[in-house]
Amino acid sequence: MILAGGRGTRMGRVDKGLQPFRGATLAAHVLRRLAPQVHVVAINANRNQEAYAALGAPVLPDELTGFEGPLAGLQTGLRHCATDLLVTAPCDSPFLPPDLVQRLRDALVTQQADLALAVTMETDEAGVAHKQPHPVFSLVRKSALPRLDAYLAEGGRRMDGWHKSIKVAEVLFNDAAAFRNINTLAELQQEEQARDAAPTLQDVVSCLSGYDPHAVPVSQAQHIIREFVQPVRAVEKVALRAALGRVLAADLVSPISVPAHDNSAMDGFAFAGDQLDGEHPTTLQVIGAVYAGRPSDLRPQAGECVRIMTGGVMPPGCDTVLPQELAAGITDDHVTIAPRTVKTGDNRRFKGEDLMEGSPALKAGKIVRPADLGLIASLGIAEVPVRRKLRVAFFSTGDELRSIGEPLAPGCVYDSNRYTLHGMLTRLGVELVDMGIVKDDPASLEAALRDACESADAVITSGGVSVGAADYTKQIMATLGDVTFWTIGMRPGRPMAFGKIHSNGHSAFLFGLPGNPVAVMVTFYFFARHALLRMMGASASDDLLVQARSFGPIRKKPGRTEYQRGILTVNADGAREVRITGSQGSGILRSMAEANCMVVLPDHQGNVAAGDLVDVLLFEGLI
Ligand SMILES: Nc1nc2c(c(=O)[nH]1)N[C@H]1C(S)=C(S)[C@@H](COP(=O)(O)OP(=O)(O)OC[C@H]3O[C@@H](n4cnc5c(N)ncnc54)[C@H](O)[C@@H]3O)O[C@H]1N2
Ligand code: MOO
Ligand SMILES: [Mg+2]
Repeated sequence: MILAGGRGTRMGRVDKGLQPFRGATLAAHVLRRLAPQVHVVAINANRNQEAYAALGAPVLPDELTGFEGPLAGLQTGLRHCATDLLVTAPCDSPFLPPDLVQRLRDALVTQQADLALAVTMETDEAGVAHKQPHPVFSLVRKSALPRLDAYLAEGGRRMDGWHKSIKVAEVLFNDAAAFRNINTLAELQQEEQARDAAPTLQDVVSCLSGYDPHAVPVSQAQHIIREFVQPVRAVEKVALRAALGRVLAADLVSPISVPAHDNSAMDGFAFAGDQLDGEHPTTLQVIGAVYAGRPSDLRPQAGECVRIMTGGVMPPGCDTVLPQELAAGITDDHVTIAPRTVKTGDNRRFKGEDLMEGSPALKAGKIVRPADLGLIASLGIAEVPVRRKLRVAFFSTGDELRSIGEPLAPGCVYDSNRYTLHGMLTRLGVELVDMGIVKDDPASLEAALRDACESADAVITSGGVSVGAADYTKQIMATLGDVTFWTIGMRPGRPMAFGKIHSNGHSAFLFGLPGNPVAVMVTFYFFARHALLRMMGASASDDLLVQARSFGPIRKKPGRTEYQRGILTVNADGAREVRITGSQGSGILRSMAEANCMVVLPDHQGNVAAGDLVDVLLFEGLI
């Protein structure tokens, strides 16, 4: 049941659910997200009931009159509910999770609870994380109705008050943004404008001279994709360790200097360097010892020094450290330094030499790597703002495809593309929506594309983008949005669809990759990967090509980019050498599995002779 019975106080008393949003109303968006998850949807509304009924769902007004709040709506819902379980969602939450009901139900059943509700982790302004319950997103057993009736009869109106009288299971959802509700008209406008600001494909290609979709150079296709896709905006705070692989959503400014004081880089003796003599030994009196992490008030004067440990704070006046093994002589209370053993300033680490207070330690857009975790920890920061995870839906198309476990009928092949895509997407760190195999039939393709579009930020398909008689994918894609079909000047991976599709007020970027298994991987690595990284909010980075000598000759036609699968080794002389892995057919996945790199032969390049230098992109590090 969609809860639309409120007064809409924060929206100026308008009927929230009926506010226009992305080509429909807010309630219509909620309905579209909820309907596939349940048997039947009803709407709880106390005004404008006809307008709600037009959405095609029964409308139930509160039993209690006088806008008594969400519990009154729940009571009505449970009274009319023909199933054992009732789920509720508010009418102003158009982004609710597509697996809301499934996950609530799993928890309700396993914990034998009366009610399961969604919670997310959120961070307050002071940076402290807390659990945020979303009680209006809950799944309740019909059997809890008598207890709700009793609570309301006693005058109770609060969700949390009622929850005390029943068994509640909490379900943690990672995507806090999915529970976002639109409270004010200004927020509503913002959401709409953000969408309107996006360029069309026509906008992007009109800036290019000589653009021809039937002959697109690789660099041009990469450019168009980069200009067209947009990063997700939602941000969430995660605990430091959980930030690994995520994209920083804001610059991290160092709240402290690291190190916080000048300190010693060596175990030895600290003193003022101006006492050193280039000709004669210097003997200093040792007035005490300084240990790392233990403050001292020692202040050596002329002729004095302190024994100091690595990391120990340099006492005032000291700027030089003699490592103890370099001392010319050490007695109980004196150290002698031979001429020219150390210079002034040696072995001193400066305050802030790693990071200075107030300076950005890490930039927004950085993908957090192990060193960054350590760096952030060194600043004492426990939580990190990151972009929300990108959701990517993917499926394979083709009547000839069979899934593992099915018998292989004559003329059929097992679907391998979904597995390579699963691997690449998992390593990229996105949320996956694996939609299986879809037949080459227009109705199934349309349903799958719409479903994918409604549940993800990006959709990746494989197959059906060439010119075959059963390649309906293209026709359907074209009807669902702003999609272009390219013949790219490359091998493998010539045909590819790219654009943005829309369905029921949702939109998603679309990558229609060619069906051949090697072409899928190559187009993913050289087009989809960059685009998805940009959508994740990551700063652009170039592919790091290295040069290697080609072991043998390679045949290559100028005028297109060729990606040959190679094995890069270091030969006996220590030089990098690359060999091509046998047949380079774009259906031969073995050539990818054997390879550890791709030899990238650019457009202008002709045949390669044995011993020529070629560019190589290593798979390791690519994802
Ligand atoms: N007349 C022309 N024919 C073809 C052209 C062309 O320019 N003119 N381009 C060729 C190139 S290059 C490619 S790549 C393919 C692309 O074809 P589609 O994207 O339409 O893909 P399909 O026809 O559906 O499949 C191609 C091939 O790959 C196998 N396949 C597909 N999906 C999977 C999967 N998930 N797992 C394993 N194997 C898969 C499929 O069985 C076909 O053998 O078009 C050329 N033809
Ligand atoms: O994309 Mo195709 O051969 O170039 O596989
Ligand atoms: Mg085809």
